[in-house]
Amino acid sequence: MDIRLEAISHAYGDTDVLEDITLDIPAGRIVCLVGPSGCGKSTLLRIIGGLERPGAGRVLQVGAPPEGCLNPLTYVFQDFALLPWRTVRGNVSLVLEDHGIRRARARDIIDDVLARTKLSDFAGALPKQLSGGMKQRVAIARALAVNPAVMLMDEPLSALDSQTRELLMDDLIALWTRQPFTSVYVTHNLAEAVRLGHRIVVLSRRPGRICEVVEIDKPLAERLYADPDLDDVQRHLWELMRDEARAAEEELIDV
Ligand SMILES: Nc1ncnc2c1ncn2[C@@H]1O[C@H](COP(=O)(O)OP(=O)(O)OP(=O)(O)O)[C@@H](O)[C@H]1O
Repeated sequence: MDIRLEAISHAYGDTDVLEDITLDIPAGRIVCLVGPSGCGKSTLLRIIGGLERPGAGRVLQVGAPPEGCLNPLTYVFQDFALLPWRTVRGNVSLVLEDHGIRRARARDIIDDVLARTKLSDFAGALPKQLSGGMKQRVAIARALAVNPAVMLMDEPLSALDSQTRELLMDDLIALWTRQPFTSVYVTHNLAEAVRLGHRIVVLSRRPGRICEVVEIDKPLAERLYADPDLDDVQRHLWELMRDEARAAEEELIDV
């Protein structure tokens, strides 16, 4: 299933937040949204996920969701959002229980997503026993358990230290390479965008408009740490964003 955004605009009261966003999110691709603070990235993600109705324009779901899909759109948040009293298995199981899936069928799905996120040995652990990176892997496993058409990821690595972020990027690349998933991935971090994004959408400062859509053809599995090709793309992205980011920052200081 692809997602198509057609001329999305949105305002909160008198504040215009998004302006005329038209964008395709093709199945099996990771589309990163980058842009200065407050430019409307999370708002756009909420609009795609149906948590907010856009003031203008529409979000189209094109084609059928994948077989066995329980939720076409599912979120992965920065703060993991795990239930502390449930084990790793219990946290993943929750989303299946919501759909009445129990016993053997649930066990098969949970075993599969824990294996894919390299958590099989930690199925019985509680969140408080896990590092930040592992907690986020649980959140990703939980998202994968509903076999979503699109994972909406809102700065999923930004609560983690830089080494853990690198490790988790490697994990996401391995996960996607084994079985491609579709994601809209919001990040502030341009290094993350060039490692993970097939398509990087650069938004202007508020109201967020599309400045440029940058495609990166290099396969994810070949994108290595400190890759000079990626550095060039990252530099280009920063050149696009620098003035907007400075203006946005000065605007925030004025508030
Ligand atoms: N529910 C709301 N009501 C009113 N204003 C809101 C609401 N949600 C967001 N905003 C405002 O809309 C603008 C865009 O917010 P949003 O969180 O989408 O931006 P962002 O690009 O994700 O920001 P950041 O990069 O800082 O996380 C901001 O000025 C924010 O204060």
